[in-house]
Amino acid sequence: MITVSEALSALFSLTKTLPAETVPLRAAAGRVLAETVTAGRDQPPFDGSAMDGYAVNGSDAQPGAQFRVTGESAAGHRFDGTAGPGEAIRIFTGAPMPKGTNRVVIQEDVRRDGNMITLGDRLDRGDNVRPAGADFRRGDKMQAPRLLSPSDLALLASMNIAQVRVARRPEVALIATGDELVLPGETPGPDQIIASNTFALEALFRSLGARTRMLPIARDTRASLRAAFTMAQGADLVITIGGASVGDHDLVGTVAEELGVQRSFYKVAMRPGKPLMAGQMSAETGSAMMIGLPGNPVSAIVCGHVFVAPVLRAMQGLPACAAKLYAAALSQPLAANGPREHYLRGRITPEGIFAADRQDSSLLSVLSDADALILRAPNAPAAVAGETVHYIPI
Ligand SMILES: Nc1nc2c(c(=O)[nH]1)N[C@H]1C(S)=C(S)[C@@H](COP(=O)(O)OP(=O)(O)OC[C@H]3O[C@@H](n4cnc5c(N)ncnc54)[C@H](O)[C@@H]3O)O[C@H]1N2
Ligand code: MOO
Repeated sequence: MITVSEALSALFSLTKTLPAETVPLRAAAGRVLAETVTAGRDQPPFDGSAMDGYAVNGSDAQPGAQFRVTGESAAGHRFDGTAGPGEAIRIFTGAPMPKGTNRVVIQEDVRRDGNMITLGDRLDRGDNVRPAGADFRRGDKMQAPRLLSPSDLALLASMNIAQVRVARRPEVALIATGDELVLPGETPGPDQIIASNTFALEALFRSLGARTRMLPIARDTRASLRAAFTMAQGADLVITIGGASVGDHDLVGTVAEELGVQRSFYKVAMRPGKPLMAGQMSAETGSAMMIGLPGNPVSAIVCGHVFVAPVLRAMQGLPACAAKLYAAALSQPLAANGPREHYLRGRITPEGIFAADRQDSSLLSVLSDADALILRAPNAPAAVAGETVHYIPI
């Protein structure tokens, strides 16, 4: 069995970066910027007021000083003249600073009487001016690759970028396998259960920028699995779920090989997720990358986070690296770990992080309650409360 990090390296060496496409800015959230963007303007483009008040020459702004108001500068409508000595310009937030002024006295600090203003006794010290280019300057860059956040979209909009080059969305085909499975809404037979983990995986992959195709459930026969692989053609990544272990009806590996899949690895020293497999489909069946996830619902979903998510990021041009780890102190002790790297379902609280009591890989109720996968290295000794552990948020 290989380690989790060996499995990830093997997956990354099967991963092909997808080409770029142009999308309107509004469609770019959650996509990966493929080409560096350069600002064509300064923001703000002028020295502007940060407050509503009166623009004056700062050296004249003494407590009790008086000014005559000779004009107005509003956002979108600058005052074209110049403020002379003893003159103030009424100004509003976002408006360009008039010539002859470099400070805004907020209106709360001013008494106005007709066209005259008198400054109060205690003036706030700031100049309340946002200098031109304070946010960014013409020529500043947003570097690719970068996963575009909602805030990034606002920054790009402010740079006057209407469309961006992003990596094409990975196309992922999902194949659930097993005679025991029916879809939610159907009536299961006495020996049947409802296919569940594909719904989590599909949602996870979509949140990572993928397009998904949920194929009909493949039955535990060679013919049905072959038909499913055929339907997956055109996808960049084919994900099978179940049928990965050593039972007589676990046919995924066999059929994949019959179809010419070049196996990269099978079995990883982790819990849950041991019977993970991966390979490369043949040119005749579409050349997609294939990842075979274990069927146990929690195993499949944990492998989605630990392996498929980093692959989808790398396909879109982000650095090929494992899921980001965070650190937290344990609020409850942990038992010693066995020989496989363990991804314990846990919860983060203000008092620290703790692992759920029940860790069987069939328990979706426990996974649904969890917001973290706590990592335990192979053979890690028991850990006491207060010790720091690493986790992947889920
Ligand atoms: N003798 C051994 N038996 C098993 C081993 C082993 O090493 N030796 N490994 C165990 C581990 S670990 C896992 S994980 C499972 C994985 O087995 P498969 O990938 O072959 O999965 P299945 O047998 O098809 O299903 C396992 C379990 O999960 C349910 N399942 C499957 N697909 C779905 C789905 N889409 N939605 C909901 N539930 C699903 C299925 O009904 C089974 O209960 O093997 C162990 N056995
Ligand atoms: O690896 Mo299995 O995924 O332990 O349940």
